[in-house]
Amino acid sequence: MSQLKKKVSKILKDLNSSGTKGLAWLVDPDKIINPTLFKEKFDWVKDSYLDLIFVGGSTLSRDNFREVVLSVKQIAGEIPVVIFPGSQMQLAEEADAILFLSLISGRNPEYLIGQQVLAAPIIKKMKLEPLPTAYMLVNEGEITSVQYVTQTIPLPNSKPNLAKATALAGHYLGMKYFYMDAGSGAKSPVSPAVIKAVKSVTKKPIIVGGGLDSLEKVRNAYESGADLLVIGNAIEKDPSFLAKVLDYKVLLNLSLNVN
Ligand SMILES: CC(C)=CCC/C(C)=C/CC/C(C)=C/CC/C(C)=C/COP(=O)(O)OP(=O)(O)O
Ligand SMILES: O=P(O)(O)OC[C@@H](O)CO
Ligand SMILES: [Mg+2]
Repeated sequence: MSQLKKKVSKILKDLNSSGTKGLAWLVDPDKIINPTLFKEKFDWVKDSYLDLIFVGGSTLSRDNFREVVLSVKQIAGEIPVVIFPGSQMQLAEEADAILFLSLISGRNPEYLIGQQVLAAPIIKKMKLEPLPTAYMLVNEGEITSVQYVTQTIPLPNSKPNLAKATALAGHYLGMKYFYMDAGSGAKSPVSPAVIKAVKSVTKKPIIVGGGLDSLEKVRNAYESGADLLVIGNAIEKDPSFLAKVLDYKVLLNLSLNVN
């Protein structure tokens, strides 16, 4: 990592303590068919107010993970590149950090601790910054890729108390980041009630993603207490959405008087 680059833990801590709203763009390696075109299209990103770039997916059918991380690094400038792994196969030493996820909304030991044991020694060798993250799927009524791949039942949006108890358990286990995910491409994002319930049990940074495809949904998630939002699918569908959300985030931060 270059000296100019802030550690990702510091970026998340600063967002959380200052009340500044952050944005992460999720790049799905399965969707990068032409890396040259991708780099041309997103060359402007390095000069933007994007906070982080996540790379990962619930499946990896193209064996191009490292190649995509390298392409992303070329457009990232000083923006840190963070692995958002669907499995222990998604590792690359050129990334800056990794969300060290444990899927605490589920009861599948493979995603609670199995993948982590396999990945930990490699992460150490690669000198990636590990970010201990309580990962909670929150959705009802639709089956998303993550839900299917992990064979777990998500927390329901309609029962914030279940999300609250789950997050409290993560908090007592010492997890440092809380990521509520409705699942990629979800029709309904994580509800404000669930975000608020989780926020009531931890002061740690809160990450929210899944189905954020309009500025209204983005605003609701920020207003409910999310520190960092993650957007993937909506940018795949309409690349100009990234610039729109960034403009919105900058204005919001100005109005919150936190920058
Ligand atoms: C710590 C390490 C190495 C692994 C952790 C492994 C765990 C617990 C993973 C959590 C479960 C999981 C499969 C997460 C994947 C998250 C992700 C990047 C989802 C993006 O979803 P897409 O795969 O893009 O969905 P689409 O079908 O919409 O493309
Ligand atoms: O692709 P979208 O729906 O934006 O979701 C992003 C991420 O939170 C999914 O794991
Ligand atoms: Mg995807």
